[in-house]
Amino acid sequence: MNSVTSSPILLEAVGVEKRYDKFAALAGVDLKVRAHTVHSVIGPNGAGKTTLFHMLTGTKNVSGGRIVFDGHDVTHEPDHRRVQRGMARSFQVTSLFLTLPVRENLRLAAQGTAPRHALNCWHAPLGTRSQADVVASVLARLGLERHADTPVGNLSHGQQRRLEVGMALAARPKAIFLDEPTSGMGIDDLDDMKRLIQGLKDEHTVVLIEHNMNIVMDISDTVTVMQQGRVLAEGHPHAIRSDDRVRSAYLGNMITGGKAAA
Ligand SMILES: Nc1ncnc2c1ncn2[C@@H]1O[C@H](COP(=O)(O)OP(=O)(O)OP(=O)(O)O)[C@@H](O)[C@H]1O
Repeated sequence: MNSVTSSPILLEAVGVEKRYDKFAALAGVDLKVRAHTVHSVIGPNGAGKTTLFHMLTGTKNVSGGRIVFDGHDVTHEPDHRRVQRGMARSFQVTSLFLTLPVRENLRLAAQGTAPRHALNCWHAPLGTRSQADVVASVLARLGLERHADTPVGNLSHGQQRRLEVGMALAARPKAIFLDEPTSGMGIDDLDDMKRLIQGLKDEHTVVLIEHNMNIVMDISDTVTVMQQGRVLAEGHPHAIRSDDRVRSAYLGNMITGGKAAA
């Protein structure tokens, strides 16, 4: 048994549905996310990936089904309660204070006073010492130590995208949800983001929505493919890459990232 199949399930969705009037954005989704893995959710536009994230993190209510996180049924818990249980979702640049230094942004996130619901306002405040420790370790993870005192507005786009991940990390989550962390990134920044995400597995579990198939295939332990509100296929990247159903869902070679299938 490899480490992926042997690690415990941290997050499970059972028959999750989301209806908007008669339209089923999610038509009964089952998902098992194992601890300390990178689990990617992919699928064509409109497949239901973002809706599934909303259900898992509690930003919208389910119409049916069940969600269990870390042994607790969280289906009807509000998002802030799920944050308290150890879920963190990374939001885009809007959650950063552009005029404040990187360190200060992370300090506010660690303290739970940063803006918007991305951050953990319900955690007991950390002591100053351990807050500084959290900030230091997140800075190191992000590879932004040299920029700790730089105002966030002066960072490159790629550095800002990494910091968004760091803001979620500062809440010390068990699971981190990343929605297209590489969107709009130049090729030079992609490797840094890939390394960052892969490195998170030691302490966290990563649930990832990502359109860049090369990245998905490189860094995922498990890939769930969605289509029209359902799970079309799930498995190891190699198996997904050569799955005929997945290929036809993507109408061509997009799934292989332009490379021949393994
Ligand atoms: N508030 C809403 N009311 C009605 N339909 C909605 C609503 N939100 C999403 N949908 C529909 O649900 C389906 C799934 O949308 P969702 O955003 O989850 O897809 P996605 O896989 O994340 O797509 P993309 O890759 O384009 O972001 C789409 O058909 C979308 O139009």
